[in-house]
Amino acid sequence: MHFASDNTAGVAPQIMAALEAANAGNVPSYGADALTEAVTVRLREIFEAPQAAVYLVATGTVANALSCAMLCAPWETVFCHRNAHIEEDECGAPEFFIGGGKLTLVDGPHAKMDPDALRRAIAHTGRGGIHNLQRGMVSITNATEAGTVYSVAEVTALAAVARDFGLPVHMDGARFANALVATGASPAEMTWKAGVDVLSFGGTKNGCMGVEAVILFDPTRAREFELRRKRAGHLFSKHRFLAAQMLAYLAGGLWLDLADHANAMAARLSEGIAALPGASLVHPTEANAVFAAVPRAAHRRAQAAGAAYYLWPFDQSLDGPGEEPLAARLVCSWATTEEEIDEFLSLLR
Ligand SMILES: Cc1ncc(COP(=O)(O)O)c(C=O)c1O
Ligand SMILES: C[C@@H](O)[C@H](N)C(=O)O
Repeated sequence: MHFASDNTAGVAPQIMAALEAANAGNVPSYGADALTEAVTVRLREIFEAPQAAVYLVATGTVANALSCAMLCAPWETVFCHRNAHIEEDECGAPEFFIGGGKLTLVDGPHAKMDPDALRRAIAHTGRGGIHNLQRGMVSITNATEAGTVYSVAEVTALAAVARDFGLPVHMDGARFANALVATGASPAEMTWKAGVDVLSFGGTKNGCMGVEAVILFDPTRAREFELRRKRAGHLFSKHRFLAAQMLAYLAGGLWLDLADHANAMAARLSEGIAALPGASLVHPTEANAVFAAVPRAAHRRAQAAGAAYYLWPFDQSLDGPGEEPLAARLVCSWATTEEEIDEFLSLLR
């Protein structure tokens, strides 16, 4: 029973097979290979964005950090939710790659920015002229760090606020596929048609070994991104192995099928937990993660049986005083099975 993170899941067999198939002979390095070109063609088709520039990197953090570095000057700030991954879990990488920029935290329920709160935060920034940090960009996570999902209308509303101030919009889409299948939107509707300028398109959490695509819907600054990626040490020499993963991931809608399965497992788990006496959902389950408060005795049974997951926030402990229910984050992946879910639920009951 593995619910600690979708990062703990293995590689989907189709992706592993693609890596093996790509491991033949010598091919041009550093992205000059045919597979890499094919990825760009395929992502342009999927996103209905024939001019988009596409760059592969190996981690979601660097996809986010380089995107922020390109859209935000060192004297500017990134507006994001206070629980955004770029704020809480990237060790200052965005600020580092920006060259000293800051993040301005915006509130909203269930890790989703509230448009009015965003507007207030942007309006408040930079009023003191030369003495103040300047307005830089907006970053939205979809699916969010709370397992919730922004609808197309919600993304559009946030992007409209950004546009009112002339700010570009980035989407942390480490779990973009999960958000897409949850909403039924098209890739284009969820991104550039809603006002998103740059997308970190995730593959790693959803079955790939390690690949993310940064998609610049306006290719004007593509060369700058190429230089930033190289200078950050993230231009893979054997780039074909990033491309092979991404191409297999996109083939025949595999990316959507893997996300749909993970979301379905989370829905099964969430419904089971919500029916437990003394248990309750902390956030709505809209993608592949369940955030729920569970009685401590149930946690003890599950953990004694070897279930792997984190209490949430991470720094809680079952050893502390009191007997009130404790919250946990339970993440499902492409590899989660119904049997795993049902075994876990039987332990909680
Ligand atoms: C929402 C979100 N964005 C970005 C990342 C960063 O990805 P990585 O751990 O590959 O750097 C993660 C990690 O799981 C994440 O949950
Ligand atoms: C760091 C941790 O949050 C990781 N990004 C995960 O979702 O598991």
